[in-house]
Amino acid sequence: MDGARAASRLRVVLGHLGCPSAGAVIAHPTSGAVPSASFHPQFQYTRDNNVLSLEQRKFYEENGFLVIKNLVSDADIERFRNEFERLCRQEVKPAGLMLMKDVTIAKSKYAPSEKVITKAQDFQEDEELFRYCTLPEILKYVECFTGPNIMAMHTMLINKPPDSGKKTSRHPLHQDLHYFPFRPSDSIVCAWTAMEHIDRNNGCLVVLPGTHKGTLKPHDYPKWEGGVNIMFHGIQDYDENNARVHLVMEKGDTVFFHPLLIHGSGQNRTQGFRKAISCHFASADCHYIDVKGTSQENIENEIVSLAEKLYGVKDGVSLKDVWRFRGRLVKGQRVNL
Ligand SMILES: CCCCCCCCCCCCCCCCC(=O)SCCNC(=O)CCNC(=O)[C@H](O)C(C)(C)COP(=O)(O)OP(=O)(O)OC[C@H]1O[C@@H](n2cnc3c(N)ncnc32)[C@H](O)[C@@H]1OP(=O)(O)O
Ligand SMILES: Nc1ncnc2c1ncn2[C@@H]1O[C@H](COP(=O)(O)OP(=O)(O)OP(=O)(O)O)[C@@H](O)[C@H]1O
Ligand SMILES: O=C(O)CCC(=O)C(=O)O
Ligand SMILES: [Fe+2]
Ligand SMILES: [Mg+2]
Repeated sequence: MDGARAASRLRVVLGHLGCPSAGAVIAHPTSGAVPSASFHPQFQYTRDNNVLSLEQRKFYEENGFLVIKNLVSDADIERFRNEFERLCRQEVKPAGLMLMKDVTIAKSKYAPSEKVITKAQDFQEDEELFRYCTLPEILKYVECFTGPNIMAMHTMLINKPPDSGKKTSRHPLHQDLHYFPFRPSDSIVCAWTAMEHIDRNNGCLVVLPGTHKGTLKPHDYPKWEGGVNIMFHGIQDYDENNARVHLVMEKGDTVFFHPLLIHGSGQNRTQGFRKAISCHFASADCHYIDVKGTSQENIENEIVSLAEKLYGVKDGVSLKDVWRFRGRLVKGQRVNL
């Protein structure tokens, strides 16, 4: 192929990819149309800024997740751990906070403590824990996926308990987007930070690389003999042949992942409570969608009836209202969400 034909061929390919820099190729036909070092095929899942290396960007584009080692300091993690213990002992009761127990002990009457609570959810009104969602080192990376207007939409401190033998400490394989009535999905990212060494023994995250390129799958409760925790929906039919990667992480390591990435976590075979802190961020430019008539309708119904039960909210409340109420701006402008 001569230079002119090669350039024309590349234009066609780039045109198909919707790449705006295709024009640059036309402008420099004599350059032989060889992509320069700074030229990248259009990236879909990451934004142009100088935070991620080209290698890191390519990794996220291909795999749907990216681990940044040693991102959160030991001192901060110590503070999150202390505050979590205070919340479990109910020394403080921030508005909206939900404390979850494992299904195997949900109906028992243990005094709340960090050995009973498996998850503290919605800590947006707890100043000490919410610091996690405002850490500059976290937001610096989040911005690579969401752009500059950033909302913290969902917060959790997960305290995976030693498994009772019923395997209820597992989290079934799922896509977080199932829970979210906002789009586009490419402007949403989860940050998940290990608060200690986490591996297959204490139930690390398991991810199916590349599945962020697929669509949202229907979710429902898995049919597990030993029971399943409330709202732990899973994907019924995923590709059994897809590679599974166990993310072994050290204290402070943080994984950023796409809301369509299929992931879960295994059982905790140790006697310790495995801790991680996480936040789902979204671009404030995202918009809400109506999930009625979609596969997300089942979780909407569950969440809305819980909201009615817990907060006495009535008729006409939708999933969107629940999320609008819980979301917090952490950077830039609150545009839509
Ligand atoms: C405004 C409401 C908003 C709700 C938002 C929930 C949003 C979830 C979005 C998550 C998106 C993030 C990404 C994916 C993450 C996937 C998840 O992890 S979702 C799972 C987490 N879900 C929750 O934490 C749901 C919220 N939890 C709670 O509200 C409470 O933990 C609770 C379930 C209401 C229990 O609160 P408690 O004060 O202990 O209430 P009780 O009166 O003791 O129990 C009420 C009732 O619920 C049963 N139960 C309690 N725990 C469990 C459990 N782990 N599994 C199954 N069932 C449980 C308990 O037995 C009681 O049942 P009864 O029949 O009414 O007696
Ligand atoms: N038979 C299964 N059916 C559906 N999901 C499963 C099954 N086994 C494991 N999973 C899910 O796959 C993910 C990873 O599980 P993984 O196999 O790592 O953990 P595990 O089975 O608890 O322990 P192990 O390390 O011994 O395999 C979890 O989300 C878990 O819930
Ligand atoms: O087990 C964990 O820490 C992660 C669970 C998870 O994926 C979730 O809560 O959405
Ligand atoms: Fe998840
Ligand atoms: Mg297994």
